[in-house]
Amino acid sequence: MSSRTTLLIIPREGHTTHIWKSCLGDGIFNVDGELWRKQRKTASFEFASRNLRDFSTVVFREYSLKLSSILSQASFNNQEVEMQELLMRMTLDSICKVGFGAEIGTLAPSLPDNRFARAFDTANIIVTLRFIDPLWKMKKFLNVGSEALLDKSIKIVDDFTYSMIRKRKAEIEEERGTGKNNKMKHDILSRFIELGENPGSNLTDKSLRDVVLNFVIAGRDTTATTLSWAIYMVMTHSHVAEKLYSELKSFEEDRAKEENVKLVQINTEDPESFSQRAMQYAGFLTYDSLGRLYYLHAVITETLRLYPAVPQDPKGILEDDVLPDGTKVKAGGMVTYVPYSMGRMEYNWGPDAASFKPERWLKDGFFQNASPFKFTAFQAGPRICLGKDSAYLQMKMALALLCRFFSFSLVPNHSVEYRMMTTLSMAHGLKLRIARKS
Ligand code: HEM
Repeated sequence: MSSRTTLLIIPREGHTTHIWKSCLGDGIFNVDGELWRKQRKTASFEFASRNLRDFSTVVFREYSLKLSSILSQASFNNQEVEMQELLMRMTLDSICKVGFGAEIGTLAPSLPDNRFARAFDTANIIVTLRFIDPLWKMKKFLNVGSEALLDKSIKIVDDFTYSMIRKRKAEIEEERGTGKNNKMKHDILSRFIELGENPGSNLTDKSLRDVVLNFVIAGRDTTATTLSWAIYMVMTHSHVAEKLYSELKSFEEDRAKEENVKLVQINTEDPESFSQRAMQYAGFLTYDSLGRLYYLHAVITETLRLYPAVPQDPKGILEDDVLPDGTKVKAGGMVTYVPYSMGRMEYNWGPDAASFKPERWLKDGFFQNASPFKFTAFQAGPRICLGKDSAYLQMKMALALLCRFFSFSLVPNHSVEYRMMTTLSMAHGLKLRIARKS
């Protein structure tokens, strides 16, 4: 699994929909009208469900702990880590678990290669590059070069996805046969398979594939790149790092009191006690308790203001229209809103717009949200991101654990620059040294 340049957002209409079709099929990102409305309705209902939330909380906690143990090992061995790559592995593993119920196991100290993960990355990059490759249609027709590789990669992704669909369907059938229907599975695929059994739902294996892969694509890179930028922002703003650490430490004490447990004695030179304490801390991180970490919430939101994972989001124009400022737009053309610029405009955020200041989101210590039409990292209106709460849940879980137990410094001479593909990743990754905190 090599890259972190991948995708997201689909400018719908005409040739752009066509470009993404190979990857996204008729999934929620790539369709409009009735097809979109139906998927949006079902997916919103699922995302609001307590079952999915509880299942995701367990998954996010488990993978955050895995990452923490890799970092701990690296710090004891004095090894550098490429954090963005580790975060990409963590978010891919977790979204595959939440999406398909599958363990793909890419987040491990040996950085194992995984056929599905590699093919998924390759497909995303090639599809993204179609936007700047005028010859892609010809290559596709002749099945040569990047298009031949794309074909192969999509086949690997599809084989894996269809095998998961068959497996889940067989498991659901078997449980019914044995009358053990109470063991309901909470991954998104299983829920959609069950919904597909309602008369009139018309969910074929192909539509199940599209639904699930769209979620994997939507949630993976966006969350990993935001986490990378957030860690970078925290480590380069010492007052933020201190305030955050202090919030996370007080939280630990409060939670131990609430749970009526003694905190495990920690010795940062002893891997065993360090890991025991991290596990205890992870146990304190629940959906409800994470909701109390306002400063952490502000740190993530401020990161997204300056480094929105989807930096620009183009849209096709259906009909001639006039924008509120009088600009005329023509059917068949494109308009793009640019969260990267909107997040930095003094007009929107005041004279300190360029500064990283989580405090701007707090009032009397509580987090205050801004209108999505001002803070546009998640879009606004009917197509606003469906995974926002889930993304915050995962990001808060991971950052609470990492910023409580570690401090980070940049490997000397490593340069952090953005690469603007469909998502705003770090062009050379994020190479870090890790220190443990007591
Ligand atoms: C920091 C993390 C994330 C950011 C910044 C983000 C941002 C966005 C943006 C800008 C859109 C609008 C795309 C458009 O205009 O078509 C969107 C849509 C969407 N997002 Fe997210 N997203 C994030 C995480 C997630 C996660 C974790 C999931 C699910 C697991 C998710 C699921 C979706 C879905 C399903 C849509 C399509 C909604 C529709 O077209 O009706 N997102 N996201």
